[in-house]
Amino acid sequence: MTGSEPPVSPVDDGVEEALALVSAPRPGPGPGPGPVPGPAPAPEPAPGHRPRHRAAPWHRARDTAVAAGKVAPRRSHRVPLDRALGQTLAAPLTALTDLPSFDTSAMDGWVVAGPGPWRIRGAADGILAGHAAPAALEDGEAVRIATGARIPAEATAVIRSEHARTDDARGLLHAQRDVVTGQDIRPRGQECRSGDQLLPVATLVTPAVLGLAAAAGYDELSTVPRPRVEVFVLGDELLAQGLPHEGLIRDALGPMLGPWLAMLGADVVATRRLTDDAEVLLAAVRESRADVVMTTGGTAAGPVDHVHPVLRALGAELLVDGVAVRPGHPMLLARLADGRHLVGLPGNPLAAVSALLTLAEPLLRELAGRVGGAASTGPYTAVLRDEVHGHPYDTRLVPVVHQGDRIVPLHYNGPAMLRGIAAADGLAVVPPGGAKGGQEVEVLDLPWGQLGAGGGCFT
Ligand SMILES: Nc1nc2c(c(=O)[nH]1)N[C@H]1C(S)=C(S)[C@@H](COP(=O)(O)OP(=O)(O)OC[C@H]3O[C@@H](n4cnc5c(N)ncnc54)[C@H](O)[C@@H]3O)O[C@H]1N2
Ligand code: MOO
Repeated sequence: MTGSEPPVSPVDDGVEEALALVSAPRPGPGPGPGPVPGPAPAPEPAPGHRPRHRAAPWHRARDTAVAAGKVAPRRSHRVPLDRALGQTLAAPLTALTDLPSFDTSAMDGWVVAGPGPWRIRGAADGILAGHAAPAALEDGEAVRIATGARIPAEATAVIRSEHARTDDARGLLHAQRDVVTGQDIRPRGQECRSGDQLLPVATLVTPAVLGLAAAAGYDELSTVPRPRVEVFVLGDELLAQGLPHEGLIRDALGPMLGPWLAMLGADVVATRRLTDDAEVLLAAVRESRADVVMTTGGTAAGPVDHVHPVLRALGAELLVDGVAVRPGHPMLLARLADGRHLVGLPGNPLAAVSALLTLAEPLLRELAGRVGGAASTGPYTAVLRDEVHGHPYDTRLVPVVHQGDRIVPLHYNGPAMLRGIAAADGLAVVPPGGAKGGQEVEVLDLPWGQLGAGGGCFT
């Protein structure tokens, strides 16, 4: 974006602004963005180009990625609570204690035994939280008590300070409301008994889970670590900084993929730009210690598209070799001989996003063990505000923004464009043949819903 362009934001009224900004096709040479519904024309196979007979339907490709993650060896480790955030539970969280672990006062006030009025016993502070068991009460006695303090034996109720009156001359306590047996006493085990299952395996460790684990007696958790991903950005035409010049363009994927992968639950060990050289790529993949190697570019059939030859040289098994989806159809997923995985993203930036969400997201979710837990979310359906034309045979993934109870398809959704997705909060899954306005379609959420609120990413 140049300094003269206003930012495109989907928040508040920014949706309309975003749509207005992107609705007018820009005149000029080359394939303009066109109106949103424009179906991507099926690319003409170049002479000598290997036809992608094996292109998998989009849903099947995702299922294959899930299956690949399921059969991969599952790692687990024990980590202190302060290192467990964003990982998933490798075992159910079982209470190590009763909660509360003793009968507790729920209020500041007086603990009493039997019917009132009561004789006031003890010091002015009474029973405080964090102290050993207090002496038992006798029938007709009252003692001052703090919230969280232990209830003495034989007590029958707690009276809040604001509901009690003291007669200091006689040393008596009077209740100003009816007193019900057991009131404002949290009995031991009210929340759970030792041994109760608090959370199932595969639950995402959130800040709330850390709090619960601590309350239930844990110092460490048994978790599935975040899968390690190493990204290799291929392309001699890529610049790391400055303005495009002399046929060189900025690398849009390097800066994008690391943070996006982190939001998908990965531990990104490195993002490295590699020259377009098969030997360099071969060595880099071989030497990587990551669970998932991700490449960008080089998936098609050009003279420097080295991903397929390198996979062959490594004896890798191609699990997905092309997907019937636009953009992104040359995406691939391979299992390396040692069981690690490689996800090949096409170089066109929106095609890379399509592959990230089609293949990498389900694979990483499985590798992270985040399956079946409460926080596991998949695609859901939403109603399109406008018609989106479809590809005749392939699924389309189209950037959308939620507006009320509708999703609005955004323009600038061509394979080489990031302008639509940067203003989006989801990707609509448009079936072959397209979808009409008012039609329900699947939606893949983009993981930055919470970013503006300062959260969202467990790194
Ligand atoms: N003969 C054929 N050619 C192409 C086909 C095809 O089926 N037959 N498919 C086209 C489609 S669709 C896509 S998508 C691309 C995929 O190409 P590659 O994965 O081999 O990627 P590259 O050729 O390296 O790059 C494509 C395009 O993207 C730009 N690029 C690459 N990396 C980046 C980056 N990090 N940041 C920004 N832009 C990047 C690159 O300069 C090219 O313009 O293949 C089509 N060709
Ligand atoms: O249609 Mo490609 O897959 O440009 O993205």
